[in-house]
Amino acid sequence: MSLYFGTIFRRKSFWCYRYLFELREDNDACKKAQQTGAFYLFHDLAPLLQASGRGYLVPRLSLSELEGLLGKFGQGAQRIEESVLIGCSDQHEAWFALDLGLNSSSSKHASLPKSELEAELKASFITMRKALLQLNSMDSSLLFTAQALLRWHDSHQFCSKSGQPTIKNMAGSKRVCPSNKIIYYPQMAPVVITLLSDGARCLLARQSSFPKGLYSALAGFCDIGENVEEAVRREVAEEVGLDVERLQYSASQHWPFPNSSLMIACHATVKPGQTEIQVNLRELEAAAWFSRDEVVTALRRTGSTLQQQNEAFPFLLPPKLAIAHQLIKEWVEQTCSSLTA
Ligand SMILES: NC(=O)C1=CN([C@@H]2O[C@H](COP(=O)(O)OP(=O)(O)OC[C@H]3O[C@@H](n4cnc5c(N)ncnc54)[C@H](OP(=O)(O)O)[C@@H]3O)[C@@H](O)[C@H]2O)C=CC1
Ligand SMILES: [Mg+2]
Repeated sequence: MSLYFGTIFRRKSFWCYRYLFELREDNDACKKAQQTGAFYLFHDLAPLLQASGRGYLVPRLSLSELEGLLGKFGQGAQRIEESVLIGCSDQHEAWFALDLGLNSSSSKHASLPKSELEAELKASFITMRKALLQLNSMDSSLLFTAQALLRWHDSHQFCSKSGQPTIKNMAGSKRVCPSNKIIYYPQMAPVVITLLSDGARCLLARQSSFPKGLYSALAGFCDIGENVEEAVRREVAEEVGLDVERLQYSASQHWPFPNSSLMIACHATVKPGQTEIQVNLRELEAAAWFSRDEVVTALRRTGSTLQQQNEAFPFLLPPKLAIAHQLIKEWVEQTCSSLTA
């Protein structure tokens, strides 16, 4: 078993994209790639991680190590066919993810005992929410992708038209209904996330489900038929009763919670003189304008490890891996440069 120190995910090269395309299209090539590939393990959608100092390392198994592990638990190599392709290195080492703990009604394979697996692998299956505060951005991108794909396969085992079991291709990039040939592809829900500013302050909000004291940018699922601009205007109006004036796209992020979302992050401004917030209490617990100084203080306290809220620091910001954090940081930098310009 080998461990990676945060270098597994970076911008892919042209060759890497082409190689992944081939593996998705060609079941035989994908099966062959497993022989020299690396496998990331999950148990009921929780990734296998190994504690190291204050963080985590991500263990990977070779095909022979995985076969040996499955053998110890009385399972054959057939189980490996449930794995999904999640990426590759520039040297064409293909990376796969396999969940040994899912217990689907249609699965041919039983869930393996978590604690016994952990003892055998000398590592732990940690929930993604917990791991989020510890992982670096490279590892988290790969594990987010893996978890999203594994979850999608687990919940799309049957054709919604014929009711028949669907069949996964080797890479796991689609499932097909054998009776009517309908092809199902993994899906993401588009979500807009907006940092609203009145020039001097930014608007942050919290839901009752957030950790105590945590405030974030306004977010919401796009309605069917909407474009990004319409979704931003609607969400801002629905949640805080304000009109968006200017809108600027910033960046995007794949986010695994609650299922699989494509977060589309924007900066927006309100119309001058129209800053009175009307919180929609069916959606939010609270929303308020925060000054640059308040945000800068809160940003300084946002580490990659768990934050503690206390009286001196009345509010907390999302962790560094969340795109909300990047939006807030960008706003601070922009207001700083406009102050010094
Ligand atoms: N990465 C980041 O930085 C951040 C990510 N987020 C993510 O953004 C997502 C959206 O934010 P949120 O404010 O909750 O969204 P919304 O404001 O859209 O409110 C959520 C509600 O929308 C309804 N809804 C509509 N479409 C969907 C769908 N496709 N999936 C689930 N619910 C849907 C549900 O209502 P009902 O149950 O009544 O049907 C749900 O409770 C969250 O899941 C959160 O994880 C949020 C902030 C920061
Ligand atoms: Mg919302």
